[in-house]
Amino acid sequence: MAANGTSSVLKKEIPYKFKDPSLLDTRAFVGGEWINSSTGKTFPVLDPEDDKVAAEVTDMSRKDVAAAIEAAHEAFQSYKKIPHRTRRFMVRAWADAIKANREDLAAICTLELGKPYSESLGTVKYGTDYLDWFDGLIERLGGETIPAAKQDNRVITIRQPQGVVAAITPWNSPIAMITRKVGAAIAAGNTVVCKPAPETPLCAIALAKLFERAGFPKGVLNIVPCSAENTPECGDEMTSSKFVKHLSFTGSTPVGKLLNTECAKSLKRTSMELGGNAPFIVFEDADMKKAADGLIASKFRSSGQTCVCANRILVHKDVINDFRDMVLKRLPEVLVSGSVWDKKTNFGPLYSSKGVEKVKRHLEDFKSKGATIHAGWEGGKLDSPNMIPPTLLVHSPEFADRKALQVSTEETFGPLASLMPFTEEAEAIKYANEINVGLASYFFTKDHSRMWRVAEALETGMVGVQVGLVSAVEQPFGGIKESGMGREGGGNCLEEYTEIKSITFGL
Ligand SMILES: NC(=O)c1ccc[n+]([C@@H]2O[C@H](COP(=O)([O-])OP(=O)(O)OC[C@H]3O[C@@H](n4cnc5c(N)ncnc54)[C@H](O)[C@@H]3O)[C@@H](O)[C@H]2O)c1
Ligand SMILES: O=C[C@H](O)CS(=O)(=O)O
Repeated sequence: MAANGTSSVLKKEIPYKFKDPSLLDTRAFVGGEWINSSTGKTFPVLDPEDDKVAAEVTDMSRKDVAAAIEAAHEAFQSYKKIPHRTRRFMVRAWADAIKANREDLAAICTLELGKPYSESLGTVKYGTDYLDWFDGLIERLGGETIPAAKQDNRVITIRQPQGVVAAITPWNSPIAMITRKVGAAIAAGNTVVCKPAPETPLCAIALAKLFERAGFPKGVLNIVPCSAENTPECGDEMTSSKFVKHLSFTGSTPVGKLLNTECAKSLKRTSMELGGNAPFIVFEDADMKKAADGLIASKFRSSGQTCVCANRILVHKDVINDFRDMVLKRLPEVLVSGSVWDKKTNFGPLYSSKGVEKVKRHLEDFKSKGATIHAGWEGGKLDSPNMIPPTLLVHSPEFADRKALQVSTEETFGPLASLMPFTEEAEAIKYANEINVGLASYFFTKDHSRMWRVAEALETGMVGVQVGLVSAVEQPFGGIKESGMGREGGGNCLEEYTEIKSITFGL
């Protein structure tokens, strides 16, 4: 490691000086040891700002993943016996270590995800909020006493950890998605093997470095980065291993379905946080500024790359032009583009050219069906590889063929908002619900009866009424329909990673 705040791991210059360059590592963490893949292979991690190679990370094979699962299984035998309070102090120590290194972690997130540095600091905070939340829950993870029907029986329940949890995480939130699921599983007394997304393994590795300093026994957390090519094999090892008792996955619906099917063969528990396609409805009585700010927060956060981003945007036809004008006014007031390392920047590039291709396809689809561009990208050459500006399109107040649009069945996952008109409340709800996914939804109205009516009618796991952000550690996060099963965060989130055991005493 160089002493000047740079790291020998980095393959390119970045305008950030690490306080602790050892957090940037490219090795796997297995059984408490830092190791390279048994094949010696590596895979590149790109900087989305210029598509240059930022680091070469060890590419774990199926055999390596099997060894990590065994290490986690062995560690579980003693970790499960550690008292709740001791576990709690270790989770606390991990959270404190992350907080103490928040700037370096944010820099790693910016490097591999292209998220502006100021936003990455926010994501580190959001990630540690989960650990703070679990810290408060661990010691309450008890059972109950149950009045028995038989006079001489007494019945209680206890909650026990499940064993090895396999965690598979996506690129779009490389810190919080790890603390949210790995943190919950470990807080509940399980051991974990985590496979981060190939695009963003460096955050996971840095989190493991800090985990190591928190005093957990060896093997409680294992990180197995692997390339996209190796991913199906490594995933198969996780779903077929007899030691893995629970697979916790965040990612796309097709991959979630595949993993769930494989887990069903040995009846493993699964937690599935999958894709969404959030409806965002602006009623005719809405406060235009509040609704415009809600849209900008929901649609353009992380450059449109979150599973809860607004995607199908419906605006009452009588106010569609007013709403468009308010969004056009607020966009430059709220979003600042520029170098992702500039502290003023809060809007950055997409994670890769794959994301750009999808946004372009949706843009062309909107245009071909009559939408007009009012701000942003027209589909031509971009100034830098993955930097699509915030883009706003509007359909005419007469537009009626919503179902033909690609956005009606597929997440855009990028900074592209197209406003579609509607006339009746029932029509908006019908369109919002006629889809196979149901993660988040949003609407804006000042009418209190409508707030209850529409919130109850929308078929999603989370609803934002007069707000564009619904993610917070204290509330259950998750979807219905093909957006998944299970909830992360909220008051009962640790229970997902435990088994209930009933114990009957005869007197
Ligand atoms: N509901 C949520 O909480 C949530 C959060 C973030 C992202 N997402 C969804 O994730 C998607 C974006 O992420 P993505 O494109 O990386 O999704 P993805 O499903 O392709 O990848 C997610 C993870 O699964 C791994 N993976 C892919 N194929 C696999 C296989 N055959 N076996 C095992 N692992 C496999 C990837 O390497 C990655 O680690 C979006 O659809 C988004 O909505 C959902
Ligand atoms: O992409 C999905 C993330 O879970 C969204 S959030 O950052 O938790 O809101």
